[in-house]
Order: sequence, then structure tokens, then C-alpha cells
Amino acid sequence: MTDTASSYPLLRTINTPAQLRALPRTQLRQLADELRAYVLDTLANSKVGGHLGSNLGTVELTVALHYVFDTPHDRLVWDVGHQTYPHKVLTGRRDELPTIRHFGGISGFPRREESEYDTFGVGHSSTSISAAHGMAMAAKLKGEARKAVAIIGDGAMTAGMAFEALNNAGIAHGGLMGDMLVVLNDNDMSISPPVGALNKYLARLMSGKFYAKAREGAKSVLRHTPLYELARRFEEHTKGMVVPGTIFEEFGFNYVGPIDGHDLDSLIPTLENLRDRPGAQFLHVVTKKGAGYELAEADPVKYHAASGKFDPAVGFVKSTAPAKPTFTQVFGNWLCDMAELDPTLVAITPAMREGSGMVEFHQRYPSRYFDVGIAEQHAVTFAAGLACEGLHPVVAIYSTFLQRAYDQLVHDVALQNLPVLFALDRAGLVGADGATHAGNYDIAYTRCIPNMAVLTPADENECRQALYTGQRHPGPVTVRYPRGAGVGAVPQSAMQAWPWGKGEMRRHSGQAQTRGQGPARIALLAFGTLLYPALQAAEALDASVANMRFVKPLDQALVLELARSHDALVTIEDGCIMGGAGSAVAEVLAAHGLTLPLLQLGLPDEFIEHGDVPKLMSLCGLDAAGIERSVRERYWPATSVPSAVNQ
Ligand SMILES: Cc1ncc(C[n+]2csc(CCOP(=O)(O)OP(=O)(O)O)c2C)c(N)n1
Ligand SMILES: CC(=O)[C@@H](O)[C@H](O)COP(=O)(O)O
Ligand SMILES: [Mg+2]
Repeated sequence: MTDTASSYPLLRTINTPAQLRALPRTQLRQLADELRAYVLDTLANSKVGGHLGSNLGTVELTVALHYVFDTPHDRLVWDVGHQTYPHKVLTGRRDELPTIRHFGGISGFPRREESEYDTFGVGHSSTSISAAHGMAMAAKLKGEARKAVAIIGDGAMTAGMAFEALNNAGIAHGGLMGDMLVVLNDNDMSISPPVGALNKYLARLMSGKFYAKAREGAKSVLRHTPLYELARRFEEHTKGMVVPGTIFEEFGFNYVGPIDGHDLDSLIPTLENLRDRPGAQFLHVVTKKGAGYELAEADPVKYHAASGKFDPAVGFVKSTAPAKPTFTQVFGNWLCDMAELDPTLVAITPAMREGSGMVEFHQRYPSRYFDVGIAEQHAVTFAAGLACEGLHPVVAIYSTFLQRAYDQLVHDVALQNLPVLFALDRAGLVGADGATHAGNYDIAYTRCIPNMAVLTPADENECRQALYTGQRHPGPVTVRYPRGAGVGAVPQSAMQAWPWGKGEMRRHSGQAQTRGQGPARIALLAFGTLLYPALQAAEALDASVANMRFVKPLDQALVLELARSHDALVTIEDGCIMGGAGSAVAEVLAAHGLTLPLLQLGLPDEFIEHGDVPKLMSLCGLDAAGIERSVRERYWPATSVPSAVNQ
């Protein structure tokens, strides 16, 4: 890491936005250049990587926002928040930036508990306008003079929630109008190339004489002009153009733009002008994702995020080492193979083509591939519509993002018992993205839905077989798998459906049928990839191990057989304990009046911070040592047997 003292002489003097605001305007360009270089340099040296393109694209916008608005008194609400590394640097976290997304380091997203300048916790997209509107109305109701600014990307703007907020924020409530500014950071990119009509609409606003004239005009009108004169001439200037009535004005916002989001001479006077205007303001800025770093500008998809250290001079180079296939790749390969077998298969992603492993499917089956934008609710109900007409939709969606479409899951898919397969990637802890992106809850929130089936494959081959099994099921199914690679079980090309609702034994305890003497005879019931640490722990415990495969329908016969032949049961899952697979087992035991001890291992009832997944799993006691320790603590010393068994 380059030492800030020598490499970033101006940036090292800025520890608060107040210090930034004390700078002469003429120094802001240098500050922005140093800030961009520092963000790039820091990320290039980070072993956990982080978001790159979007951060390089918001450097000038961030400098201008903190320069013009009295932060933190005025509230900046970032959308998604993956583009806030410059914001974090300018708000007192410059020297902590190298710790970003590391265990114990600062978060990769704004967090209220991390800084007063992080006014709203984000990570899931399209929440900023709603939150900023809330802050603006609160200021009004409390009689406080403050601005609320939402900074939302063109991708995030495709979510219904953003329009729910626009629909509400542009009008008065009880005669009160919130003073808020929405800044649309339009870089014509989501993670993948943007999709949908809105993108085309924004392109129209940016194209042709309107933008060209606005761009030139803005430069001439805005430079070194007193505010009143600025506002008058800017209005005159834009009036003179064929200014399209924008959709945003229809929502009650005063629309300004598009202006160049990298030109501080445009940004600052325009923001000053809008800062001092009451009511609902909307500024459309045009930026470039990856700005200032040629490789990222040229390939904004690839440079959306870095996965680890890289040499900026050569960029991201694929490692030559044969990597184990990730679960995502297993899914992507299965999807293409299944599409070959099943012509009714269609696949849907809510703006996560690359992350969900669907690039090849998109290339091979373009007419059966649907990227619906950041629109999880629409994705699920769109799938329901496809299924009503006899097609076989696969919705590839991160566990955490499916939370956004829960009612659609219940009301549109499960209640109608439609054959939709949900491929839930990023199930369980996800690591550097932290609590906002953890897929900890899908077992609990899906198994309680009637008609829903919940499959938990243990490795890469089981993932392929589970997807095949699920795809053949005539109702809604979720198949969940974690981020990254598994144990390396090579997926068999032949697809073999599992016996529906059946688990399998993977180890039998050597303990004789004790019932009251000697070490307890324990059965470990593993759901998903924790089968493997469970098998390791079982060697030390001489425990039986069941690979349950299904949370729903649960293999009740297996549960009852294990309960009757063992002294105690232990369930293990990489999902929340509360309401999870262990709870399903507990319900079966209770329903059959069985009172043998049951230990439920899984993720605790707390949000788990970002960090290295193996370390986090160990902290949660979900590695082999942790499982063994928990079982011994509960069911040992060696010779004692749980009292409940003596009954
Ligand atoms: C609800 C939700 N769905 C999907 C994502 C994944 N995601 C993160 S950033 C992103 C693209 C955002 O595009 P945009 O808002 O234009 O920001 P940019 O990266 O272009 O700066 C997506 C789809 C998310 N964070 N939240
Ligand atoms: C900001 C955002 O939500 C995405 O970029 C997310 O971080 C991707 O996660 P993966 O890296 O697990 O694909
Ligand atoms: Mg964008």
C-alpha cells in the first residue's frame, strides 16, 4: 500500500468533509485525481477485493456532493452503496480503506453504526429514494432545515421500489413537501449491460441535441456565475432547448440534466443551485463506470468487482491453476444441459447474469433467457406467468435477493402450485459482502410455505442432481447452494433424480445400542454442504451421519428411525437455527411424542459481519471442530448419557 503521506499530498489533509469544503474550488480536481488513484491502489492491494467500476465512476460526484452539502447535517443516502469507497475516504475513513470488507474492517457498504456520514444502511438496491424521502419529511415535521439527497444508479432505478418512492416523494403530504434531491448516477450499466425500457428512455435523454446542447450550454452558463444569475440563465438556456418533459417531472420532480458527472465545474454550481431550491429536485448525471481506469472503462462488466489483489497495469488476469468448479458454474452448466433436454425450460435473472452463472445460457439460448433488471418481484411473478402457460421457468436468484419477492413466492407461485424452480445461489454466509447479502434465512422462509419443496445438496454433484430433481417436480422448488466452490465432488454428467423426500445414511455409529450406558449414540442430521464437516466430526464422535438432502418434504421416516435407534440427535445447517431445518426435525419429534435430546446447530439469531467464510463458520461453531465441541459439551463427558434418554 502506497503511503498516503507522499503519494496523496492533498488527500491526506482531508479527514472530514468540512476540511474538503474549506478547500478552494481550484483544488478539487487534484483532490479527485488523488482520491481515484487511492481507491484504485487500495483495491489493487486488497486480498478480499471489492467493487471497482462503480467507485471509480463516482469520484467527482462524491467530491461535489460533500463540497456542496453540509454533511452530515444534510443527509446523503447512497443506493446499493457499493460505490461509496470515495465517500468513506472523504468522511474520515481514508486510512481504514485497506480494511474494507475484511473481517473486523469497515464494511463495503454504508453502515449507520460505522459513521454518522453513513446515513442509511444499504446493500440491497433501490431503497435510497424511500429512505431519503423519509428523512426529508422528518426534517419538515421536526422543523429542521436540512436536505436529503438520494444517489441512485440507472440499474437501481429499474426496481419497482424506486418508482414507488418517486410516486410518493414528488407530492406534498398534508401540505408539507419534503426538500429532497434525487441524483440519478447514469453510467448506462448495471452489473451486466442494462436492460429494459427505462434504459432506452435515459439514453434518449442523453442523446441528440438536448444532451449535447445541455452539455455545452452547462459549461458556458454555469462557470463563475452568481447564483441568481446562474439560475436565471440556466433556466433561460434550457427553456431555449427542445427540452423533453421527463417522466421524473411527471412524478412531481424538478428535473435538471443530464450533465457530465465527472465535470466538477458543471456538478458544483448545479448542485448548489438545486440545494437551494425547495421541494423535490431531480438531477440526472452521466458518468462512466470505471472512469479513469482504462481497463475498467473498456470492460465495466468484468471490472464491476475485483475478487482479490491485481496489478492495475495488467488488470484482472484469470489464474491458470485449474480451479474447482463453483456451485455457480455447476448451475450454469446444468442449466445449459437441462435446456437441451427440456425445450420448455426458460431462465430468468434479476440483473445477476454473471453472478448467477448464466452467460453461456444467454449466449446459447437467447430467446429463453430473461434478464428482467433489478426487479426480483417481477422476476418471480413473470416466472409464474410463464409456468401458467406450460413453460418451465428457472429463476436464478441469490438467496438474499429472493427476500425482496416473498409475497410473489407465496401468492403467485406456491399458492397456485406452479412448477417454478428457484436456484438459490449465495445460500448461507457469503463473506466479504457481509450481513446485507447473507443468504441465511431462505430455509426458514421457504419451508413454511405450503406446496414449496426445499432441497439442500451437499456438494457440486449433489447440486446438479438436486437441480434435476427439482426441475422434474410439478410444483415450486428451491435448491440452495453456497457462494464459491464445494469439496470438489465432480458433477456426474448423467442426471439422476433423487427419490423424492428421501435422505441417505452416510455413516453409522459403531456404538452398540446403549440406552443408558457408555457414550451416547449420536446421530448427526446434516442439511447441505455442512455434511462434510459433520462427517469429520462424526469420526471423532463415532456418530452416525445422515445426509438429509430435503428440508421439505423432510424424510420423516429417517428422522424417526434415527430417533429410535440413537440417544440424541444433532441437526446441522448453514442457515438460521430459528425456523430452519432443525426446527423441522423438532416438529416431527414433537408430533410423535419423542423426547430424546435434540441439538440444533446453525446460524445464530444475529447478523453476522463480513469476513472470510471459513473463519465466520468457525466462529459460529459450524466447522468440524465446532460441531464436535458442541456435541461433546451437550452430550458428554464420555460415559454419561443425556438424562432424557434414561426415561
Ligand atoms: C435488490 C438487489 N438486487 C440485486 C443487487 C445486485 N446488484 C448490486 S449492484 C447492481 C447493479 C447496480 O447498477 P447501478 O445502480 O446502475 O449502479 P452501478 O454499478 O452502475 O454504479 C446489482 C444488480 C442488489 N444489490 N440488490
Ligand atoms: C453490490 C452487489 O450487491 C453485488 O455486486 C454483489 O456484491 C455481488 O455479490 P457476489 O460477489 O457474491 O456475486
Ligand atoms: Mg449504473
